[in-house]
Amino acid sequence: MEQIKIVSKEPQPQHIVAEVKPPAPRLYGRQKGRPLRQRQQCLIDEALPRIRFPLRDAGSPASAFTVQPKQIWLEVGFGGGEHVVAQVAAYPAVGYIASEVFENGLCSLLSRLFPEGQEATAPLPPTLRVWDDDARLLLAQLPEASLDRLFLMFPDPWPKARHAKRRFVHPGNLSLVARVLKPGSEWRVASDDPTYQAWVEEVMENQNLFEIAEAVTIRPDDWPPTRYEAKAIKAGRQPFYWRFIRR
Ligand SMILES: C[S@@+](CC[C@H](N)C(=O)[O-])C[C@H]1O[C@@H](n2cnc3c(N)ncnc32)[C@H](O)[C@@H]1O
Repeated sequence: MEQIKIVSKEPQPQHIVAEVKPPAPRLYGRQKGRPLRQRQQCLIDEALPRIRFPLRDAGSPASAFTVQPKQIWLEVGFGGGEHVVAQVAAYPAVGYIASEVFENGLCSLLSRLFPEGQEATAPLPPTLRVWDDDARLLLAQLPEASLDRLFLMFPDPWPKARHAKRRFVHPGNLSLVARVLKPGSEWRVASDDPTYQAWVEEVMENQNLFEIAEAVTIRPDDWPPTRYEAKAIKAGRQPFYWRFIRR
């Protein structure tokens, strides 16, 4: 198996081990938005460290959960967290790793998990852990064939051609994703951006790690809605939904 080497000069978040370096280029935009309110800051300071997926468990991801999961799923860029919360509620036997780099997105998910009036020290959901960093750093650390499903819901489209290398669905990222997915497992991708849609089609038609199992314009019933999807539909854009199966 080819070794994945990710190197950049960016400073290291403290919970990343020294030999894991953030990849270049960055796939994401801003990490911080409007200043946090007191409650949000409390969630970041007190709840996030408790629910954070510990990098020490990357080699054996099932150990990160308080119950032994039957499967492990990972979501890249959960935004407001509505898809995470719906999936975790619907599939209690699945260990779910939810990743997001944007602080306001993290706060949004944490606020759903620890609503106002509930202490940030309240018991954790046993099957949910949060990776608050670039999902690719974790993907590079997980064992081969350790995930049963991956979600990429409405990724940042980076529509300008000169930014194409920042798109998550990219020939350069496919082996990173394929390595951690079990044969026969599913990678779900949704996008409302016409440039990204055409790009996904092109990238996925020109690879042999995944089979294109489904490409539809009506969201399948077991795909919970997301905030970006709602915005896209309201703005008159037509989302596409793909299921790719790891060969
Ligand atoms: C357009 S938003 C979509 C959010 C959500 N999935 C939805 O459908 O509402 C894309 C999100 O992906 C996050 N993101 C982008 N690259 C990422 C990465 N490499 N690792 C983790 N999160 C990432 C961004 O911060 C952003 O919140």
